[in-house]
Amino acid sequence: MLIQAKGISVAIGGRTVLNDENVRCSPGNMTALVGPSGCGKTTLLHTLGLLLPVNEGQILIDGKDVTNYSTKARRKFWRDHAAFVLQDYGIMDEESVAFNVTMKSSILGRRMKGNQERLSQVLEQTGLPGREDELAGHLSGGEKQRLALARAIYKDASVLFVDEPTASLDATNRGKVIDLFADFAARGSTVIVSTHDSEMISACDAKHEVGLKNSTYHTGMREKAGIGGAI
Ligand SMILES: Nc1ncnc2c1ncn2[C@@H]1O[C@H](COP(=O)(O)OP(=O)(O)OP(=O)(O)O)[C@@H](O)[C@H]1O
Repeated sequence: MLIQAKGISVAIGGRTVLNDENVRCSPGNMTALVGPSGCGKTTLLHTLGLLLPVNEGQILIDGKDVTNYSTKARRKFWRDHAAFVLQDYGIMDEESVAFNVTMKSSILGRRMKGNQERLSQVLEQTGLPGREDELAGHLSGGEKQRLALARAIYKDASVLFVDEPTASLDATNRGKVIDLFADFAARGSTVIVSTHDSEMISACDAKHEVGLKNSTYHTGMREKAGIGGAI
């Protein structure tokens, strides 16, 4: 899905956080939202994910203006097309790792209704192999972050909204997570990442400097032949 912001302004608590922001996040690409602390990366990510309203401008999905989508329509977008890995991770501490990934319960030891094979695969990919039955509340901060990534990957959504995905990870897991997102984009999803991590940024196809005009560039290790400069 193509996700675009056109001339959006967002004010929070009476203060303008985003002003006339323009960005285009294409399917099959991983787009980094970058800039100094407080420039509005998280705010832009939330706005593109229809979690926050805009004061001016438009949000478009595949060219359709969704700026004034009803709550019901936004919920449908989140349920059917989007996955989020946000800063609070959204982990349910009282539930198992398996439930947090698949959102399907196991009843008194019966087999899970979710896809077991896929569950094992994503836990392996996110460095949590064999941890299905553990209580999520017992995981460390970095493990919870990887659990949130596992959930997003399990869902196989068309659009992935990710806030600082490598913040609590060690070098090995960081490399793994970056590769996972790159694979996700390579399979055709739209991946939008707010990040300060230079390794993550250089793995992205496009980089958007939040708060600066005309500042989306194709970039990085995955740069495709023939694409370069501002878009
Ligand atoms: N709920 C809120 N209430 C008040 N101000 C807010 C709120 N959310 C964000 N802001 C303000 O909006 C500005 C941008 O915040 P945002 O979190 O989008 O920045 P960021 O670029 O993601 O920062 P960082 O890199 O530090 O995570 C900040 O000055 C912040 O204080």
